[in-house]
Amino acid sequence: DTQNPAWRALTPSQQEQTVFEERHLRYISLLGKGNFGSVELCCYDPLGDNTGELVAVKKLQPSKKSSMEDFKKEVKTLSVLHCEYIVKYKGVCYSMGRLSMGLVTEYLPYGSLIGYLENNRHKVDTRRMLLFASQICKGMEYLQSLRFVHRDLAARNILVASESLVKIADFGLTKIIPCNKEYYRVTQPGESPIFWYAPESINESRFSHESDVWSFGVVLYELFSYCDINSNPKRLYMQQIGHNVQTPSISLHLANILKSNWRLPAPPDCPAKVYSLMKECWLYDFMERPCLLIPEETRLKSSCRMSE
Ligand SMILES: N#CCCn1cc(-c2nc(Nc3ccc(C4CCNCC4)cc3)nc3c2CCN3)cn1
Repeated sequence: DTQNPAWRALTPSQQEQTVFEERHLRYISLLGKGNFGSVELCCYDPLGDNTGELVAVKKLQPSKKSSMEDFKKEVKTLSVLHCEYIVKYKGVCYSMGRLSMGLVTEYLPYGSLIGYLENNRHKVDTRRMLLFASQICKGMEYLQSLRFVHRDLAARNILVASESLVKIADFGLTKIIPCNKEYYRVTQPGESPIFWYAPESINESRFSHESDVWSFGVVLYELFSYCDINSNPKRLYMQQIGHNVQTPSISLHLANILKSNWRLPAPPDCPAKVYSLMKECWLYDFMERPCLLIPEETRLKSSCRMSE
């Protein structure tokens, strides 16, 4: 796979997928549904004696235009990531012959950050939010060291493993930055989460570590607003743009208000230092935004040199 140096770094045996037999995967409940397909809670019980393990199985919606190719890239991406702040890959499962494929990962019992913050506001103080924010940063730092751009960093894609651990999930839009460039240009924007996008991503479909930093700023905002529906980024941007604006020109209006330096407001009771960090992440010029890694630290720099 020329695109993915991290994948090429694996030996052939490491590149093999762990296959979960469909017949031993017992459906328990639906965990989430999105434009990608669905995520189910299953028990993988090959011995048939209920000693199996709980797993999350993400299934592509067969009808969905997001092709099997994209799904296979997502599986490959997740299978080379080993970080405690990124949801753990377990393997794949096939059904309908080999027609449809599922991505098997660890099950995180507390669900997405959105639901968790809504239902546990009393348990999450500033200190806990900063712990979660630092864990997301460490996950993003690891991703960046492998030259990955997540492109869909948002509270809905952060999962809660325990009351003191969150993990980055959903690598459906993740791309690897080519060795000789510092950004990824997307051709087919598809259904884009534009309210989490940096201006250069909206205007030029340019995605980079700096545009992930912008999205991290929006995640900080969601965290410190307890993912409250009244502070939802899409809702506040649409209030500013005007609710009557129709789809094709929303991104144009959004780009304009960002150009005129309008930004999401400080969440209620948000510490001043945290809001100023959000504003730094939302600097219009991507070169001025805070960075997670200094370029030398990218682990794959050397492998890039090798392949040039
Ligand atoms: N990311 C992303 C978007 C797609 N998505 C991913 C998951 C997912 N959920 C869980 N766990 C999970 C989910 C919900 C609950 C409850 C919450 C209260 N209400 C009832 C349900 C509990 C635990 N574990 C996972 C995953 C993927 C890997 N492991 C769900 N949606």
